[in-house]
Amino acid sequence: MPDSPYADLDRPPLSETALTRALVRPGSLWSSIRVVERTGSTNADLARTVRDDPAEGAVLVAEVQSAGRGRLGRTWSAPPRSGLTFSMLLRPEVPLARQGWLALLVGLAAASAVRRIAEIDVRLKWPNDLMVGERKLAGILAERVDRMVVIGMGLNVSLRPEELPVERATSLAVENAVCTDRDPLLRAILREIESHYREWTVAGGDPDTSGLRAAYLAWSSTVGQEVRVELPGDRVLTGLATGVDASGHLVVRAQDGEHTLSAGDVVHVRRSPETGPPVSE
Ligand SMILES: Nc1ncnc2c1ncn2[C@@H]1O[C@H](COP(=O)(O)OP(=O)(O)OP(=O)(O)O)[C@@H](O)[C@H]1O
Ligand SMILES: O=C(O)CCCC[C@@H]1SC[C@@H]2NC(=O)N[C@@H]21
Repeated sequence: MPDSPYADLDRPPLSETALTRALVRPGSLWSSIRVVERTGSTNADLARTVRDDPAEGAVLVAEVQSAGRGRLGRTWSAPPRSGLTFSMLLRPEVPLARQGWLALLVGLAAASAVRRIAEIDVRLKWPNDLMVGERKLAGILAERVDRMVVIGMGLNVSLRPEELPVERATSLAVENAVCTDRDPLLRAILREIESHYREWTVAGGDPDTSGLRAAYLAWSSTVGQEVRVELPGDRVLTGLATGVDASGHLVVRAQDGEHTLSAGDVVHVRRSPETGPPVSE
């Protein structure tokens, strides 16, 4: 379908100056916000800075990416200015064993910001997806570089149905959200991340004393469900997802006992049986 001549009116550019004024303050987590028109991957760009001048709280936003990265070597793609594609550089001073919660925390923050600003009821599919029903609205990619973590998020905002890159995707526009303005969405997401991040790091990364685990589970569409997990080497595990452990790993009770799965090991998680109705909560 040809681009609408009004497409740009739907998709105003993000203002680096306005975002910086709103979010970068003495004492705030966010130390800089850069908006670039085009790049390969914001995660790759921030990862490169770690070797020279790592600044915790640096945020890089791209209006379009030509080589957006997803989990396990997958790609992330969206038309220019149709979504939020950004990465953050963080250095959580919590034990390594608890750092798996960082990506979950970012998902939780984004879910609650999306519900507040766009009034869309999203759920969190472990490990890294914001879902509307069975469709993916946003994905999160956490990559460790030395002692820092680059966390990237792709959120589908104004994509029209014919622009969705995969069948299982959706966007705020497709879901008839009350707001598809990227500026208030990004501000709300970054503010929520900052507040959850402070609580979590002050608690030394403990998901319970920080309240993170309870909050995350309230948004989870995975825990409490029968799941079918695809593992590397065409292995499949089916069982009941019973929780998320102190490391952020998914706990699945299968016939042969309990398994704990890390995000890096899991190829896909699906509700099982995939076509069945949701289990009531
Ligand atoms: N704009 C986009 N919106 C949603 N998905 C996208 C987008 N661009 C690329 N993709 C990719 O499409 C795929 C979605 O397919 P699918 O739902 O089968 O994966 P998945 O099981 O959700 O995997 P994961 O749990 O890692 O996200 C993902 O690999 C995702 O990275
Ligand atoms: O669902 C996934 O597999 C994760 C997708 C993460 C995409 C975002 S877009 C901004 C940042 N830069 C990237 O190259 N990837 C992440």
